[in-house]
Amino acid sequence: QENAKLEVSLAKVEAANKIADPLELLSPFKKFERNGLNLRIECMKVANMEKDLVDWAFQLTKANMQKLYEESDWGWKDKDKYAEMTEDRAQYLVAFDVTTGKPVAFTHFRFDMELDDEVVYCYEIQLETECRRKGLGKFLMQILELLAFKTDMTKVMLTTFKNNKVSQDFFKKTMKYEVDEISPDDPLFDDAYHYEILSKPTKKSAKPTAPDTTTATQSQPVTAS
Ligand SMILES: CC(=O)SCCNC(=O)CCNC(=O)[C@H](O)C(C)(C)COP(=O)(O)OP(=O)(O)OC[C@H]1O[C@@H](n2cnc3c(N)ncnc32)[C@H](O)[C@@H]1OP(=O)(O)O
Repeated sequence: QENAKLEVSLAKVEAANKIADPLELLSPFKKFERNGLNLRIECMKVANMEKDLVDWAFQLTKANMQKLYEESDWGWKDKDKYAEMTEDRAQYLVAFDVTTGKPVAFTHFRFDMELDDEVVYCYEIQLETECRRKGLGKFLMQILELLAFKTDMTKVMLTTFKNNKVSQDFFKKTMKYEVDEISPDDPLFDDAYHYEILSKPTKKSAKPTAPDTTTATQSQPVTAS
């Protein structure tokens, strides 16, 4: 029985990875026009990304995250992070400024197995400073949640540092993510682990709000599910 369930889960991940452009499932989410931003959102597998674009994503991640990595026991290594960001299964949602054509934000995600569960794993969400606090991070995470729903994944997962206050507030308070059951924990030492694994289950019972161009472009964030 367990094997049969695993086969089903693996088949779902494989099917999701075969979708050429997952954002085609959510066409109205290809633009973000709010709070002074006029952006086009594209979904790309890393193999189809120009090297300049991958390098931009890496440099933005480095600028935003290196200090936090160095404060943890993971440390920061350019080579390791670049390798992670360019692994075969890596897919990206990238937001481009419509006027300048420049990328301003991205999320690196994958359809993958996490233990026995089929999940959307959000490896990174990174915004240029000038695009923050305008609802864009929330919008990109809502796209991931809708993709998880559309492809029948069980949840969206991510790893974040406990001392990244911005991401703690963003994911836990705003996006309502909770500490996942597989997050490492030591009851004797609060700070034994410098990171935690958060997740949000896909609501199978509730259909996500029908995306339409009106809700996707107004100043109110779109409800994901
Ligand atoms: C899995 C990972 O990638 S973990 C690492 C996450 N990434 C980073 O830390 C990189 C640097 N930070 C960023 O790129 C961005 O700040 C993000 C992705 C964390 C948030 O994206 P934003 O577009 O700025 O968030 P958004 O505008 O959607 O904010 C929604 C709400 O989240 C909360 N929030 C967002 N940023 C902050 C902040 N700096 N401080 C406190 N609360 C915040 C607020 O409640 C906010 O609503 P409000 O602006 O109406 O008060």
